[in-house]
Amino acid sequence: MGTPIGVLQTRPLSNYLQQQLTNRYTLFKLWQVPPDSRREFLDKHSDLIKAVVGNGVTGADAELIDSLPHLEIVASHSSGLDKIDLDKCREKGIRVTYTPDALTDEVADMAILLTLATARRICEADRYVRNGEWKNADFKLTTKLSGKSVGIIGLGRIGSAISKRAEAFGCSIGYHSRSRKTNSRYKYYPSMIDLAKDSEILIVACALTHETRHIVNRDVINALGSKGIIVNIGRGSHIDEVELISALVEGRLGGAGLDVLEHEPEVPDLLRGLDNVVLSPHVAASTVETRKAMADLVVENLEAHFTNKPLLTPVI
Ligand SMILES: O=CC(=O)O
Repeated sequence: MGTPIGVLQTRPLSNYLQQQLTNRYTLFKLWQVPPDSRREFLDKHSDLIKAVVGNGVTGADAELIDSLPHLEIVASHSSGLDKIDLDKCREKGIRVTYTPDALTDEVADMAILLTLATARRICEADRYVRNGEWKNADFKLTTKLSGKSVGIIGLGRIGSAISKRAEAFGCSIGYHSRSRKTNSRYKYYPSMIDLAKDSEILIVACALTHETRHIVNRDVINALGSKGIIVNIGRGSHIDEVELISALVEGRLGGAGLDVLEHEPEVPDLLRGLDNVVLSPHVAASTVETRKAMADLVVENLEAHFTNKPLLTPVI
């Protein structure tokens, strides 16, 4: 038997994935190591560790990559790659894989769910019933999704899946992305402000990069207007959260449905207190079915790499 292959998992993911990795490799669980002992731990095991498995919250930064001289592959349990230092991986010839298609449907479903929940104030309505307020008065009127104009930021896999669902609600679709999609019949907006002006609902579905950080800023929020709704199933840093909260508090924005926050899991107190906001804890892809499919893809990519076969979903 050759030298065992060490896989470093950076955070808890599904039990299923952990089991699959344990069955095949020597698994090191970084999250179980206290932060002040990590350097020592990595030094001790770095000869074995050839792979890192993380996700969209804890990936592989330059420091981690540099501390693993035998690292060959980062197999991310995520579609977002913003927590992996891709330049560093390129520079060092480290392969990178991700799990794009496995979660597209769930995340698109969640975008629609948050849009409906925010428009129809369903969480507030639920609290209203539970608090016994129904007996005193009817719940206030809300606003419909059907037929509204939806602006999608990023028309990749997830953005396109959202657009199909929104079309089924009779919505008109516009989008903003780095460039026009030649195969799309939706209206392309090179300017975010113009997209926001023409939309009643704005959904963030692009990757987080230097260019897309705070792509939803004060001007965009103001262009969307006081009846507008913003939904974010991307990354918290796509939106300038301070500006978002002040717009919600001041009534310059109608509502927000947020699966991700800029400093998650920190939740600003002001946001917590707003009824026109629906919050979920970064769970757009968190279903049993999708997590299994994502885990399988992570394992298949590792297996392919360590048996010299083509990677299934390579980034690098
Ligand atoms: O946030 C989730 C992902 O990037 O897959």
